[in-house]
Amino acid sequence: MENKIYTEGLNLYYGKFQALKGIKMEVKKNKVTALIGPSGCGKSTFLRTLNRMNDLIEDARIEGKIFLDNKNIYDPDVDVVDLRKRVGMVFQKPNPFPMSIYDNVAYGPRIHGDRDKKKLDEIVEKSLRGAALWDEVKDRLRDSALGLSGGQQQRLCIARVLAVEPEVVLMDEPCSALDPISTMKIEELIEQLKENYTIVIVTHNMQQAGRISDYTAFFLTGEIIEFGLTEELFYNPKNKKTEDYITGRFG
Ligand SMILES: Nc1ncnc2c1ncn2[C@@H]1O[C@H](COP(=O)(O)OP(=O)(O)OP(=O)(O)O)[C@@H](O)[C@H]1O
Repeated sequence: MENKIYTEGLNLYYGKFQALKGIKMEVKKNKVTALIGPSGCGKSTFLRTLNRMNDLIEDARIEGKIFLDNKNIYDPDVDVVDLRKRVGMVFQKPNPFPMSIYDNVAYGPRIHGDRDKKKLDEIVEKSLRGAALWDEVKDRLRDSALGLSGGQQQRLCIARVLAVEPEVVLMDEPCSALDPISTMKIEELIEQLKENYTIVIVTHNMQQAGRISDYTAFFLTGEIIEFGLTEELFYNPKNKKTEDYITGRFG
């Protein structure tokens, strides 16, 4: 199985505080990898290193390497805008722009230079279909995105990411603000998306990790305690701390 991403000796500091310690991790192509662990263990921090979102945090400093298709994304010659196009991100709370549904999806392609109306129409439809939202919004593309339900807004945010044709989609607790039905729709969508994309998802919900992921990494105080096939990690954990966490003894 091909590695899409792997990391070597990754450390991250916020000022003097070390939030990630020697992370060694593989992300397999066209699979879903879940990051689990108690609050504050570094899941989101690690996720953000994968498209250099931590660059935006003033006192964050990183050591080590992250390879995307065998190229270190922290090399000085890497174009961060291009990297974030290849590695898209969906956040915890749906954050559509205060503009129409259509313009939300067309936003990324327009920024990257697509101006042709017909081409944009095609991208918008394809992305909304890809995010399983097209049928619900096709008759109101010009309406404000803010009028959609929370679950629809989150699928719109996924469509917005898909519109720039990423290779990897990072998701930081994408269902935590959603009701169970909207959550189920996003989970089904993730299942479909992995045919074309590599997905890394932070989740607080271990049942969710069990349902949707192929691989799981268990984080504790900035370190990866265990990484492996989700089934093995859940049913046959090798580390006592993993077992304690998944059986609910702490966290
Ligand atoms: N910008 C920052 N400056 C300083 N410390 C930070 C910053 N962001 C996160 N931290 C700290 O780094 C540690 C890891 O945080 P992170 O958000 O990655 O954890 P997490 O596992 O995603 O937690 P949660 O599930 O609660 O979101 C925490 O102790 C957090 O307080």
